[in-house]
Amino acid sequence: MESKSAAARPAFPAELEYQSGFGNHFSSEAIAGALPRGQNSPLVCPYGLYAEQISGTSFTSPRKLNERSWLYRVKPSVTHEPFRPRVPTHGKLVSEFNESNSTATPTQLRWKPVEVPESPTDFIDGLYTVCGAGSSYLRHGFAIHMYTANKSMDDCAFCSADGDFLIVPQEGRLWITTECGRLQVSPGEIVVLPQGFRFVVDLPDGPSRGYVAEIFGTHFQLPDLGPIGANGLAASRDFLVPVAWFEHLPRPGYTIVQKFGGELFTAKQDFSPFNVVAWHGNYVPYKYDLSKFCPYNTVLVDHGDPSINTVLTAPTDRPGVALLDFVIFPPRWLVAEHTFRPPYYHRNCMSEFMGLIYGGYEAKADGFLPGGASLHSCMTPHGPDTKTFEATIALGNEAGPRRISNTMAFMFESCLMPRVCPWALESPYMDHNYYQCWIGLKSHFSYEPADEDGHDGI
Ligand SMILES: O=C(O)Cc1cc(O)ccc1O
Ligand SMILES: [Fe+2]
Repeated sequence: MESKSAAARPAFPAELEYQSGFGNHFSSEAIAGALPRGQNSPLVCPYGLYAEQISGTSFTSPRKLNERSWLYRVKPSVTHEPFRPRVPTHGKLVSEFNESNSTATPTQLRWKPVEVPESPTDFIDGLYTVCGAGSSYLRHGFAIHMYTANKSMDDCAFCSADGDFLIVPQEGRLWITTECGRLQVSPGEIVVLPQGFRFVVDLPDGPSRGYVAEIFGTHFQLPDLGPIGANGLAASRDFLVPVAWFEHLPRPGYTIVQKFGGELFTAKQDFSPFNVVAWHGNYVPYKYDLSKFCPYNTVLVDHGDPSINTVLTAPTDRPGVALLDFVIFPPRWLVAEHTFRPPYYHRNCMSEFMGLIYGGYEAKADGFLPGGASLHSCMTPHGPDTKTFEATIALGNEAGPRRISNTMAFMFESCLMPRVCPWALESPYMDHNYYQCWIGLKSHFSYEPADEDGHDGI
């Protein structure tokens, strides 16, 4: 809690306190007794606070899917001047993908890491959409954004009315203030900021880069574990949720920047939106440390499908078909016998966007770099590059158990076909020679045909 009249946000402490769990009904109060007992909307709330609900699902969603929280705040979030289109307009955020703003392409795409700009750029200005599908208006779809930034957000808070932000920082820590409290997120961790929550991103390390998956119309869940059993992959208790924290400061000229249908709107208010003294509910921001993931894998032969490494899944109405899966490729042992251990060559009815947080990726000897990205869309063939294939075959059956270390790649995988934004296609960071990484794959076919034309039989 902070009650001095300084205008700047107080620095984060070295270690923040969190609550743990996934999908719990949490509660937290920064002042003892601030949370109303026995009811959500008392006539007069403790300490004269206002009660405000934030609904992440329709009121009538089935109980097991229903997400909402109650916030008890100094002033309600409605206390602001009208929303106006942001000036200057942002221009590089898309939330409805169509012929006018994006391109469909089956080509394998890869981008080199984008450099962090020198000019002052905060998280909002540094955010740009790479690709996506569907529509935030129709509440079905996703957008994949990336960001490069070098300065903390000043006197403004951001919020997306379009969807949940799953942020994957790749370089630079993010200190995030939300209405539920504060989170410190380092590369190697992820954070989810659900639709509608206001937040500020501070950059304690300066230069910062990362990836964002925004999902429209649904929320992330933990995947079912099926025959794996009751434990494994991402454990509920490793998800961390903030504790209530508020500031009660005069903030003349404070701006709320709201992403709404892909466009940015601003509204002025004279107080901090981080004025929630107590809250309870199951609609909350949370973070997760990817090094806590408990990977499962083949222990005898063959290469398991990457779904075995699903951290979070955003479902569609069709069982087993994800609007967006967040899958990781963490350090682990490879032990399969007489098996081609890297990812297999394949074509997928789902579309795969990949990023690399640190180290190398097992399917690509070169060219796929930390902070870079690739997109293999629906039914686009892809797989290990020539160097990886040749090195794997050269190693032969005697490879023995091998630990792949210093690696953290991830995939956003969707059943929808992404369209790619023009600035991503025209980017100087686009790797136009990507296809070359497979061109050298030679035929190793060693069959002796029956006739000279290479035909067998009739
Ligand atoms: O394409 C990729 O590199 C991702 C991926 C990894 C894997 O181990 C199996 C299938 C797959 O799509
Ligand atoms: Fe793949």
